[in-house]
Amino acid sequence: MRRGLFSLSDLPAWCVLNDVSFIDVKVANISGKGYGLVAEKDLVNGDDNSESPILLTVPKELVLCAEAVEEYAKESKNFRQLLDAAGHQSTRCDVLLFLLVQLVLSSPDYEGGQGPSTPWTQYSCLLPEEIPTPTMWSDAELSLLRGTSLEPVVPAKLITLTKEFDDLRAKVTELPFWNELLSIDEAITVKDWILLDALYRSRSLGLPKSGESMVPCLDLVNHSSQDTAYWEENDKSEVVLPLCKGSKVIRGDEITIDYGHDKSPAEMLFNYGFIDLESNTRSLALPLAPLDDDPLAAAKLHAFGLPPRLRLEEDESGVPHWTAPFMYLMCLNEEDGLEFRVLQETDGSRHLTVFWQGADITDKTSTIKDLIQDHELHQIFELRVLTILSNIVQQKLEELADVKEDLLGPVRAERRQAASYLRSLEKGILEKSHQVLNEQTSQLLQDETVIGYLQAMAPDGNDISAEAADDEDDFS
Ligand SMILES: C[S@@+](CC[C@H](N)C(=O)[O-])C[C@H]1O[C@@H](n2cnc3c(N)ncnc32)[C@H](O)[C@@H]1O
Repeated sequence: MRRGLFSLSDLPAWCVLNDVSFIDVKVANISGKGYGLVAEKDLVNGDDNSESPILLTVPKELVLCAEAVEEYAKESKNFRQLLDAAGHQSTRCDVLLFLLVQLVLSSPDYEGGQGPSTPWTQYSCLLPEEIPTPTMWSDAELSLLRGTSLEPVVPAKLITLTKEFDDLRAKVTELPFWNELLSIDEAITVKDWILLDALYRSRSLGLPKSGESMVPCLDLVNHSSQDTAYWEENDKSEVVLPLCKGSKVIRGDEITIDYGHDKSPAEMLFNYGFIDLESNTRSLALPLAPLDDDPLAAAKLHAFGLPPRLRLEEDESGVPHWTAPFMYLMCLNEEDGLEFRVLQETDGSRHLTVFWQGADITDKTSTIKDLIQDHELHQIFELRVLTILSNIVQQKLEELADVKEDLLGPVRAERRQAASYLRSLEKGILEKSHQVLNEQTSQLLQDETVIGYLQAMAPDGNDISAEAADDEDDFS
């Protein structure tokens, strides 16, 4: 379906009609970033926040959040039917359905009769058609991510998006207008759904009062870790953009906000389609899976509840630290004192419960590291964790080293640059982490409790500490 037209020159009139105020700033094209906000005069805020000029005000009625979607469903029968058939799963999904309707209502191919338009009908046409998030990369561009932490993430996301779109098509077969668009004419395809998802991911934010939301015009502000402005909801629930404390902006300079200083480079690339080269955040996350031969694998995953991950992060001095709460669950077994029991309630429902040394820790599985600290063998548990972690990191480094550049087609220069930056940054973090993990393992192997335990476990007469240092896998 063709997109409607709404250009930057139409924005001032739209703002007047919808009570949006840009104050001493304007929207302009910013090289390499799409649209952005630029100061129309020199702007200053003191270190004591004395001036605190507001650069943008967006009324509450324009904020696209769960409540706004519900309000629109009251006004539009067509949208109500779509929402009831395919929505009510998450705010994200409902907002995507709302945006889908706006794309239809604003299209020159739309013949009318499907409910009222909204300020978002026009505004949605200003949003980019091409977003640099990897879910919109070509196959050749995706091959650039081989070996990085995003390699498995992007195909998994694309599978989820395709499934969501197939489900949507299946759920609207009874709604003739939508069935025709999605299944008979195929005027809307999975590509549109992928675009809507990318728009939502790169432009939504969590407002304290309205929750997960998209805010028109605020979503035209680009990111910088040297941000000069920030957003907030004021007491009238308007969304405003004040200048940061102590900020000075010269006329013509871009106004920026911080999209999240603790987001890893991979998260930035995945959510927004670029990596901030000036950011100091050096971290990466890898998925974890239980050990292949673990009979408790399924129970452990169920009890943990979240997708297990290993997070590696360098601190300000460049020293890597790791967090992987699932690793402790992964490395403990029944003989250590870990137990799973199925509890039957009086109403017949059944729950999986987890016990450590006889105590119920069902709600504390993510803090099991702390719970095992007092155990006489906690250094042995720690050694198992370090050994497995070290293997995971080493395997990831080998995968990175094995990557060969056999490009399947043309790639855009900025995407190649972003992927190559991600790869070298993640390689650096993995190498440093591997070294630190090995040092921590060596230290543990010199611990008296560990040596005593290993000797007790060893076949008669073997020098177990030397063997242990040679063959760390034995402890896992
Ligand atoms: C919330 S929108 C900002 C407005 C956007 N530039 C536009 O044209 O509509 C976020 C998107 O802007 C771009 N962007 C924001 N900050 C950027 C930066 N520092 N470098 C490169 N692109 C940036 C990315 O494409 C990102 O997905």
